[in-house]
Order: sequence, then structure tokens, then C-alpha cells
Amino acid sequence: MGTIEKRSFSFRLRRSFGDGGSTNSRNSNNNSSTCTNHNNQKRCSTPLTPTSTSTGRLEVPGASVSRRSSIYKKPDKNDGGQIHMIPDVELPLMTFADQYNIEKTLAEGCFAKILLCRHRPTNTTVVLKAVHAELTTIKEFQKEFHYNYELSHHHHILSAYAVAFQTMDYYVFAMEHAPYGDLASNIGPNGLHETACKLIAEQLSSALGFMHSKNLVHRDLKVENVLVFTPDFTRVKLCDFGATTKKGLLVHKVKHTWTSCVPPEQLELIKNERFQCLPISDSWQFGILLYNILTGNPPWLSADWVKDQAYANFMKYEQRKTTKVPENFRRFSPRLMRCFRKYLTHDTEERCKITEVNKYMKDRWVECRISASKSATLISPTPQDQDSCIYLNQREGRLSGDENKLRFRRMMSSYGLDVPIDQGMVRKRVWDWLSTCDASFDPEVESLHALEM
Ligand SMILES: Nc1ncnc2c1ncn2[C@@H]1O[C@H](COP(=O)(O)OP(=O)(O)OP(=O)(O)O)[C@@H](O)[C@H]1O
Repeated sequence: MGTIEKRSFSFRLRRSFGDGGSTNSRNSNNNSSTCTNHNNQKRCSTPLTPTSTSTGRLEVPGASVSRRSSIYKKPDKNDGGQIHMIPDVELPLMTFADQYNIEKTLAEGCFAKILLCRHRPTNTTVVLKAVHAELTTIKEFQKEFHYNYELSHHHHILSAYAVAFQTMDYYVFAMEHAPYGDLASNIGPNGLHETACKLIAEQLSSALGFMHSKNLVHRDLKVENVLVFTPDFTRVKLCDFGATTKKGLLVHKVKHTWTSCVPPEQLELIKNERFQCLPISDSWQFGILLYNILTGNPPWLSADWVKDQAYANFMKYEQRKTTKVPENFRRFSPRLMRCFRKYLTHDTEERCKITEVNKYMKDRWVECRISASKSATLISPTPQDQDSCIYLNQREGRLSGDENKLRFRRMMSSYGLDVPIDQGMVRKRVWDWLSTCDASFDPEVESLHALEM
């Protein structure tokens, strides 16, 4: 296994935003890495040897069904087939420079680096996830890589290449590049409009439903772990399988994740208490994510009805102790509220499956938009339009000209206007439209000048 010392720390990738500045985490303590596999050597060792790269070939996930046929086996009631067998594989020792040109660090923390690279032998752009070897165990690394690789052929799960190796300092695996980054960097302070949220919800529920069908629980669903491949959100993918665990195993809490993402039944646990890992924790996190993308923020800081008034209000409503819709949910339609109740119920027995949201796709989700200013008029031709209006108004000022153009194109393409068009006319229409949406609209607002195409 090389000369790298195994240590049992979990690794963190620090993020600079979120609720309370917490960091989020790789799970250091679930038990799935106990599933070592000796019968599976052929399937598992092949992709990890240097030959796949030294021959100048980067295997694209899903290209070889036969080698990865385990995933197609129907899981029995308590298992997901061989997917839970984490192979023990030697990782070839090499340096990044042997085969890669590092072009950019996409994200960096104390414990891992996400590097945008060019794989020289194939002239392919890849992202390398480099985990500090001192801060994780090789088993944890292999588990993450294995699950990511085995799940890769789902359309809405990030594809991992059949390439993993170690350097003197890191355990590394290769994956495809998401050109638009993660969802966290794509949602404005007022969230995305309903159409985009529905698209995202549909794709993520499909990815998570697929994982659940394999008896796997993601356990770390949040906006940072959803990657964006098209500017109109028609293609997003789930990533980061560091906390992924087989359903039913006894686990500890995922450490250092945003507290807003932690389900109430886990918040209530005492320190170091273990609990059974179940898909309903993904359902909870899905409900939080849905709210987050619709509004730009999580609904509360923590699902603690004693300490967090916003959660206490929702819990009373959800348990039908009051008919008063909590203020921060008032913009949503009764149908979406019904959906939220099912995902965000305190009662774990009542909580819905991850795919429940699909029943609500034809419904209206947002009834009216709360403006930044309470006194502002809330009426617009369609609430969707107004979402975009606020989004442009408040977010774009922080962005560069290129980013502004990109956002603008995304907005237009979500309205089917991504064909070549008269940009002058478009701009005039957007300005007219903005001024009818919002009485306080200032045509001189600096950010809008950046929309000049
Ligand atoms: N393939 C990719 N393409 C583009 N950006 C990526 C890719 N993979 C990861 N990132 C960026 O790096 C960030 C961290 O990635 P990832 O979640 O895999 O790392 P991590 O160390 O497990 O993070 P954490 O445990 O903090 O969630 C993502 O939120 C995303 O912004």
C-alpha cells in the first residue's frame, strides 16, 4: 500500500459561507469500509492500475458495462448487491507532474484539494480530488472513490474516471469537470426561479432515488455537493460520496456539516451516540435543499425547536398545532407546503421517500415573491419573472462582466431565448420589464450596465 502512513482523522474541506461558518465533512466513522472484497479483485483492481493512464487512456465511466455489472444486479431486500464490497486496491505511487498539468485549484481546504487539470496523455480536462493522505485512511478514500465510480453511470451523478493513485502527500482520484461549479455559487441571495428549482429537484431526486435503490444513503446533501453542467440547470449532478453509507449500518453524525442540514433526530443525539443510517436523512436534507434553492437561504439554522424559533414555528405548523403558515414559508403554494411537510416532518416514520417531489412537478410552487423591501409591490406579470428580476438586481453587482453575461444568458435560456437574438432589443425589453416589476427599480443600477452584450 505504499509508504504512506494511515491515520484515522476525517478530512474537511473548508467553505467560507453557510450557517454559522461550520465546515462540512467526510464521514470518518461509518462502517461500510469493513466490506473488503477478495472475490472482486478483477473488477476492482483493473481501473486503478497505472496502465489505464500510462497507455494514454482515460476510461469514461459507464463505457464498460461488463466490468461494472455488479451495479446492475437487483439488490435483495437488505443489500445493494456487490456495490457494498469496497475493494482493497493498491494505489500506484506517482507525482501529479507525471501525467497532469495542474491548471487551477477549484477548491481547497486543510484536508483536500480539488484541482482542475489536463491529463497530458489523452489531452483531457479532468478534476482531481486530492485528499491529504495524513488526514484520511486509505479505506475511507477507497470507499468514496468506489461509490462514486460505481454510481457514475447515473445521468445525474458525477462521473469518476477509472483513475486513482497516490502521491507522497495525497490520495487522488479523477472525475469529470463541472464547468459551472456547484449550486452554492449559482444561487443568488433570493434563490432561483421555480422552473430551475423544479429541474434541479427532479434530477437530484432521481440520483438519490437511484442510490437508495442500491441501499446507499448519501448523508451529505447540500448545495455545495450539487454540480452544475449547464447554465439553465437542465443538467446538474450529485457529488461527494465521502459520507455515503450502506443503509442500516450504525453510524455517528456526519461531523462539521451545516447544522441546518442535520435532521432533528440526529441533532437530538448525545455526543458519540450511534444511530442507524437511513434514507430518510437524505429526504430531510432534500427538503432543506429545496427551500434553499427557492429562497437562497436555509429555512432555519438548526432543527432544534427549543433554540430555533423558525424551526419551532414550522414544527407547530407541520404538526397541525396551528394553521398559521410560518412567515418564511408564506411565498409558497399550499401544494408545495404539503410537499415540504412530508420532507421536513419531525416524525421519522412519517417522512416521505426522496422521490415524493415528483408528484408536485405540475403544481405551482411559488405564489408570490417577498420583495427585499417589505413595502415594495409584490405583483408582477408572473412570479417567475419577478424572481429573476430580483436575482438580477441584487446579485449581479458582485459579478464580473463575463459572469453577468453568463447569468443573463442562463436566465434568457430558461425562457427559451437562447437562440441568436437582437441583444439591443432584449436589453430594452428587460429594462422595461424590470421597471414594471419593481417600483423601486433604478435604471442606473450599475450591475445592469454589465448586461450590455
Ligand atoms: N468535478 C468538479 N468540477 C467542478 N467543481 C468541483 C468538482 N468537484 C468538486 N468541486 C468543487 O469542490 C467543492 C468540494 O468538493 P467535494 O465536496 O467533493 O469535496 P469535499 O472535500 O468532500 O468537501 P466537503 O466534505 O466539504 O463537502 C465542491 O463544492 C465544488 O465547488
